[in-house]
Amino acid sequence: MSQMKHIDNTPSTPGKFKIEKSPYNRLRLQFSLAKIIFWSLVFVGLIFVFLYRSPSSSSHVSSDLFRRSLRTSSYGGPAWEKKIKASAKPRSSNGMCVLVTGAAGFVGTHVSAALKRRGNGVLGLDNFNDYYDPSLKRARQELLERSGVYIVEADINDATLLKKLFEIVAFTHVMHLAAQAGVRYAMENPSSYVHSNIAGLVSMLEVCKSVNPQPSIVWASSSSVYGLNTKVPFSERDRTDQPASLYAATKKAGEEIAHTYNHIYGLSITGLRFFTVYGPWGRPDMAYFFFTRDILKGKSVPIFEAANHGTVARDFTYIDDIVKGCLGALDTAKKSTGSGGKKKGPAQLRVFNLGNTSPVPVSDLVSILEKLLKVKAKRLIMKLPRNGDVQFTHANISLAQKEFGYMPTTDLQTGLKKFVRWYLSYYGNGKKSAQ
Ligand SMILES: O=C(O)[C@H]1O[C@H](OP(=O)(O)OP(=O)(O)OC[C@H]2O[C@@H](n3ccc(=O)[nH]c3=O)[C@H](O)[C@@H]2O)[C@H](O)[C@@H](O)[C@H]1O
Repeated sequence: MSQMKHIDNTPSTPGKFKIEKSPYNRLRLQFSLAKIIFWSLVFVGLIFVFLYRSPSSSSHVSSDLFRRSLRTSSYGGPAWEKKIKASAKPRSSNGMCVLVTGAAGFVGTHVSAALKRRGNGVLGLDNFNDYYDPSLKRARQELLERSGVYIVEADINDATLLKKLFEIVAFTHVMHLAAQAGVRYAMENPSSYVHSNIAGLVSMLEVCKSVNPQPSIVWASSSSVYGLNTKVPFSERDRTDQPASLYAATKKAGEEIAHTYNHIYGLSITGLRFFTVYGPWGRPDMAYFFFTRDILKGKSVPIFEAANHGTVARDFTYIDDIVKGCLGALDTAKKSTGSGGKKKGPAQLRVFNLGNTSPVPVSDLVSILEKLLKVKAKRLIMKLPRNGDVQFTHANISLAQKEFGYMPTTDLQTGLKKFVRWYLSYYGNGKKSAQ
């Protein structure tokens, strides 16, 4: 009988209920309705939660990111702000106050230390990525900390954090050195170049254009923008529309982006085309660095050669000369002319080669290292791979010389001697070795 009742209560047509007017059935109907309302509310609630956290709601995302970033142990809070202010305070009241991005990088460390030494306020910014051994970046950070430079650990794409830094300190200058470096790695990880060299640059310029007062910007472009140019020495007026690698293409794009921000917002921007910078505390992904490691380990050293035994050469430039060039560019940078995102008048837009004006074949670089290390290299002559490398670079530096007296003074032999001395003291005589 009860079974029969059950069958009777099921709807004969889907979507239709046989409604009987007993109090028990009314109670059951009310109970079902309450359940439907309850679950509908839960469902709507879940949709709200999802929408609130969805990336399409950008303002929520950025404020959420900011809250999250400030919650990390490395930044946020009054003690953190105090460290920033102390690091960024110039020794004299009219001194420069510089935000150095990529401060734990090779050039960034040297430039930050030099600025601090002469009394400028300096704050570093670095994301400490693992493109190469991050412990070397940490060691550079310790070095800077000892000289009073604090490095905020964050990515240049974190616009909320950048804005916060400008709220805490009115930087007069930005030395923008954070970038994805390396010519050959661009084939392995192309998106990292777009992330740092294009999106990161735009993120930084967006903040710089909207703060008041706007800072003057000096940033690292690259000799690689000359690409397949064959006219030597490379002059700033030469064509730069034939990049040979994605790295070069992103640096060239950076120069065009700089033009746009200068044109629309009145930002004062100076691009520096660095030519194969080397020296103590250098980058382990660069040839002079890993050649040293491999010669010491007895591993073979691949030396690239162009077609028909053509020489591959670089205008290797010592770090101290590059630092002088960076400081010269900062010292001669004029003020930006805009405010609050609006241009008030034309602003300075410059680009300079910072090279050594004396290209050296890669095989000669190996010979110098052999002598300094007192170890014979196992040379492996290889065809220049088609992975972005160009056959030679050679800087014409007359523009930088005229504008701020740039004059490199260190030849490759002298510079490598200093590098090898540092390498051996840092890694020990082959006991600890570079990765
Ligand atoms: O001026 C720049 O704008 C760039 O300089 C640097 O690039 P490059 O000049 O290519 O330096 P680097 O890799 O040290 O190769 C040096 C030489 O060794 C040759 N080379 C290289 C590797 C190898 O296995 N064998 C070899 O012969 C190679 O063919 C080359 O001739 C920076 O890395 C880059 O980030 C950017 O800043």
